[in-house]
Amino acid sequence: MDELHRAQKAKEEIGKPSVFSKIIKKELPADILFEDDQCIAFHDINPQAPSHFLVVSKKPIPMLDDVQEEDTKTLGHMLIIAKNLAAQEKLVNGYRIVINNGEQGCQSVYHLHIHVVGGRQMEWPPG
Ligand SMILES: CCNS(=O)(=O)OC[C@H]1O[C@@H](n2cnc3c(N)ncnc32)[C@H](O)[C@@H]1O
Repeated sequence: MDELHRAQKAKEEIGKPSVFSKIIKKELPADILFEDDQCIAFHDINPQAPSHFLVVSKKPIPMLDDVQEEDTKTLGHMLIIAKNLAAQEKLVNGYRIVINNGEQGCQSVYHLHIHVVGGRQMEWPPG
C-alpha cells in the first residue's frame, strides 16, 4: 500500500494507539536518536533522503489541527530538538522540516510528528 493510500485510510485509525505510541512504549523497535519526557526522535522506516528522521510528541496529539495553546512549549521544544539532531546528523548544507496534516497533507500516522529530511538538494514546490 503506498503512502497516499495509507494516508486516505489512516484517519480511521484516529483514537487507536498509533504505531508511534507503540514505539514510545517500546512495544515496537525503532532506531532512536533522542528521547526525553516530551518527545522521542527516530529514523524514518522509509527514508525519503539520505537523512530522514522524525521528532514525535510523547503526548498522543493526532495532528497539528488538534494542537492547543497548552502545547506551545512542547511544539517549540520539538523544533529545538529537530535542529539539534539535524546538526548531530551533520546536515550542514540545510534540511527540510515537514509536518503533514490531514488527508491532503498526506498524513498517514495520526500522531503529531515533525519530519527532518536532509542530505540531498530539496526541491520546491513540494509534490
Ligand atoms: C507519507 C507521510 N505521512 S506522515 O507524515 O504521517 O509520516 C509518517 C511517517 O512515519 C513513517 N513510519 C511509519 N511507521 C514507522 C515505524 N515503525 N518506524 C519509523 N517510521 C515509521 C513513515 O515512513 C512516514 O514517513
